[in-house]
Amino acid sequence: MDSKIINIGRSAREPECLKALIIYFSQSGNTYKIAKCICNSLKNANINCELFDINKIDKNSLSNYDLVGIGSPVFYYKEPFHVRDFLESLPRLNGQHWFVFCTHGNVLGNFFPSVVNLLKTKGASVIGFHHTYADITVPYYPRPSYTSGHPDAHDLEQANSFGMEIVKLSKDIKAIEKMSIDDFPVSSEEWIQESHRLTQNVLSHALPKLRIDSDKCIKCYACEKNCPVQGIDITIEPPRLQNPCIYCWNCVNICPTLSIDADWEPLVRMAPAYYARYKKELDKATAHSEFRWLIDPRTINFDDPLFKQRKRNNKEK
Ligand SMILES: Cc1cc2nc3c(=O)[nH]c(=O)nc-3n(C[C@H](O)[C@H](O)[C@H](O)COP(=O)(O)O)c2cc1C
Repeated sequence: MDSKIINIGRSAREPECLKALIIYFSQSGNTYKIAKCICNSLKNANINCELFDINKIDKNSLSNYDLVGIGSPVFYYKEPFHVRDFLESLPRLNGQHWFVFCTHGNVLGNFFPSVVNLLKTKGASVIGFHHTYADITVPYYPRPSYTSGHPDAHDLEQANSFGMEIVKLSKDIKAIEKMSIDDFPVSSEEWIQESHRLTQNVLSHALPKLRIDSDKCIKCYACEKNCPVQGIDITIEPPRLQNPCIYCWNCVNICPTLSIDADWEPLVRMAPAYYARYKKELDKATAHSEFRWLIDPRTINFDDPLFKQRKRNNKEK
């Protein structure tokens, strides 16, 4: 975990008058936990804070807020593709104060430079950032993963402290015309390169294609309703899948009958090599007191990726 707050001048507006908004994207719930925690610490300081899912926010209402936070998981070493689209589609932000937070597994990558630059391009003043290690739910990776157990009570406490720092700051920010941060944490160059390499187009060719087993599908529409980019339609024949797709695998993870699947084996075989690189990143973060191991990394079982565990659990039901 690491966070940064800009220290600035004098108060021009009392905190009780401030209106704050936190926009989040969260698939497996980690980012939502952190978003709620930050929102609560703002509320505890009498700031009127609202929490909105990124897909439900009316962008035209943004000007009603003094302070806006945006939180997201890290996907493919950067912000998810639809979060980027959202940021690119924002209206001019005219110096509005924003803060940025994320949850992630092993590698933060290019998340902060990318999101902060997008916000700056829109004219926002980015006043703080925060990141939290969190569990990973990817079908072809093992679970427990290296970061299983996070976010724990300590991580939530740190998110709460970040919220309180933002509150302190919000007493002052109205007096400041222009400010911005540029010393957010950045991963080593190899991961920045990887984040640039893994475009939506590259992933569409490199990752396995999803297929749906219509005999197993019970038409609960969970996949459709929870697809962050409305890329699924199972009412038509053949069903529309991955059009568009951000490769988040949410549909695979939430299907109650495991009707959506793919050939994960090539990625399962690559996992140990990737995990060896991830371990180096986590060891570095541990040395800087940014990460705490909650599991013994030697217990990771690459022969038991999440998709196999789900199949087993489903049979046992
Ligand atoms: C498709 C996918 C890609 C991911 N890519 C990364 C990554 O590049 N770096 C990382 O540290 N974690 C990565 N993760 C882990 C997530 O960032 C982490 O689990 C996050 O806490 C999920 O947030 P949520 O529970 O709010 O959805 C990835 C997870 C998924 C599902």
